[in-house]
Amino acid sequence: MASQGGSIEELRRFLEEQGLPVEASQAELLYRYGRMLKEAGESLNLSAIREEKEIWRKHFLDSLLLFFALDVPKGARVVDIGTGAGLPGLVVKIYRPDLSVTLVDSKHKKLAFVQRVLGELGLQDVICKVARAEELGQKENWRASFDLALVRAVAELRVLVEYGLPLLKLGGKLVAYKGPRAEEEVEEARRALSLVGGEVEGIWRGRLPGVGEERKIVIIRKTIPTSPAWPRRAGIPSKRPL
Ligand SMILES: C[S@@+](CC[C@H](N)C(=O)[O-])C[C@H]1O[C@@H](n2cnc3c(N)ncnc32)[C@H](O)[C@@H]1O
Repeated sequence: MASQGGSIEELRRFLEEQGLPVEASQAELLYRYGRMLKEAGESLNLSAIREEKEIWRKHFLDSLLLFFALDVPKGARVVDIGTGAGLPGLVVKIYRPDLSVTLVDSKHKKLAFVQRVLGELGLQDVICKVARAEELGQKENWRASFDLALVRAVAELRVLVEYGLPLLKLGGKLVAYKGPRAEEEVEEARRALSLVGGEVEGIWRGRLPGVGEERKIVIIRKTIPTSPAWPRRAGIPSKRPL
């Protein structure tokens, strides 16, 4: 299945060179997902990155930086908040099929695309939920039910603390994909962390090969059970950050 943009084998080699070896079947799933992202990007404006190899580097590799930043336990329950077109959660699921992955986004259109990808790739055990993180965070059956909450390009860290920590089990981790301002965002999030109940466990730093762009991943551990006060009503956390 060669194309102008590359081949499955090339994608597999690319990931292997970055220290992320995958089976041929996983490379094929990622390859097909990349093609769908490229096609949908053109018609649905899902992402500004339109070249296939750019998608591999800036979306797939970027999503998989998680595995350099953290040891993810087998079978962990993972929620991707504001997944958009499935990033990083769907890439993470293809790379680590043992994980139980839930993709959340407030926009129906985005998750309709993700559902179509799941159908075409035959991935049946991924849960998609159209909702705002704030609504789910107040629901009994969603609160305190995940080991990891992933967030990429959704909001500033102090807002993400209020979105993510309520959904985590005690000891669970919020993993925020960030850029150069990560340290400042951590400082700005101090109040939110003390109110909602989390501690910064570390900041992983690296660069995307080829493009050299700096990437940082902030890892926050939930340290106390979340008070019923959090999260506040939908829209409030971003309008009036803690
Ligand atoms: C810029 S996109 C990023 C999508 C994806 N995470 C990525 O890295 O490409 C932000 C997404 O977050 C979603 N979003 C923003 N706030 C949200 C909230 N409070 N609850 C659920 N989804 C939210 C938006 O609908 C949008 O699809």
